[in-house]
Amino acid sequence: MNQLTVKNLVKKYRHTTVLDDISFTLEPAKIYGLLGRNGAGKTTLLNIISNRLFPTSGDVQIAGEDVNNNDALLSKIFLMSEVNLYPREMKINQTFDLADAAYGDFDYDLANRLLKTFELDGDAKVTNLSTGQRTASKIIVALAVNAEYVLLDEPILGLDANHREAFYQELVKTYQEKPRTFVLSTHLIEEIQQLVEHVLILDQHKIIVDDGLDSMLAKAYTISGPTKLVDDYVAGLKVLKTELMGNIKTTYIFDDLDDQRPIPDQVKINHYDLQHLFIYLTDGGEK
Ligand SMILES: Nc1ncnc2c1ncn2[C@@H]1O[C@H](COP(=O)(O)OP(=O)(O)OP(=O)(O)O)[C@@H](O)[C@H]1O
Repeated sequence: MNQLTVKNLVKKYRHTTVLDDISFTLEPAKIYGLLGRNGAGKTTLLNIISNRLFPTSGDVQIAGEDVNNNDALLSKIFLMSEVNLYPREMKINQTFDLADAAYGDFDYDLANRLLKTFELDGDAKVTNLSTGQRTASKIIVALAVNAEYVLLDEPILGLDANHREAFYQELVKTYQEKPRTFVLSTHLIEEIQQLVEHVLILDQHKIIVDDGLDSMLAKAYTISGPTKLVDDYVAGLKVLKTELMGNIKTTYIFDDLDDQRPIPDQVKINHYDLQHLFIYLTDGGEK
């Protein structure tokens, strides 16, 4: 398997720049979280990677070759999106056949098992499904399709908590059995924190974070205690947010701490989670 490289992508609609010189690499067999606020450009980016949309400039490459109009390379990339691309009369089972025809080697055993997991009838017409059921039917295709890069745009839209849990479990299971790359674009950050290995954050039309989850979270500290002591301790560190309660100050840091510096007794250091890190990095903090 080869890397997928996004190189200097720019997407403009008239005078609005939606993606501004985006570059990153997707490694084979890794689970990525693509995060960004509403309108950040996530869907646009995934549509360009899967050749559903053309960039204004820049390109997407696999093994150094442009995927644009290259059928062999495009057959390595699958996009599950909100848009319903199936004809009105199509049954769930027929969407499996379509994926098999386009990508080959569709995993019918997995798909049939997942129909039971998600309590769906394979003979049901896609247009007659509820929002959550339609999402589930698309998830089945995305997990059973034979593609090296599976891009999931809002894959949990309308799914109830039980089915979301089932999706996460099945994703991990199929990933362990047959490692390939998944990109999960979602707003349910708390729920995917356990799944993703690498995080891409799109903000203000640019990638502002491209990092392993563990290395990101290792830099996410809260430092709290008496204001003066906290101020002294965080001097020179990247502070994303500050909260004050009486004389007790809590700062949210995104930085490496200096191991050599003594920590005053009254100062407490803890970690915080991906969801809060995302919020503070993308406007909820003190830019
Ligand atoms: N065809 C279009 N013409 C003009 N502007 C567009 C078009 N498609 C998308 N945009 C704009 O591009 C920006 C990015 O949209 P996009 O759908 O990629 O965001 P997103 O990150 O997926 O958002 P969300 O989380 O809300 O789904 C938005 O400001 C949107 O209004």
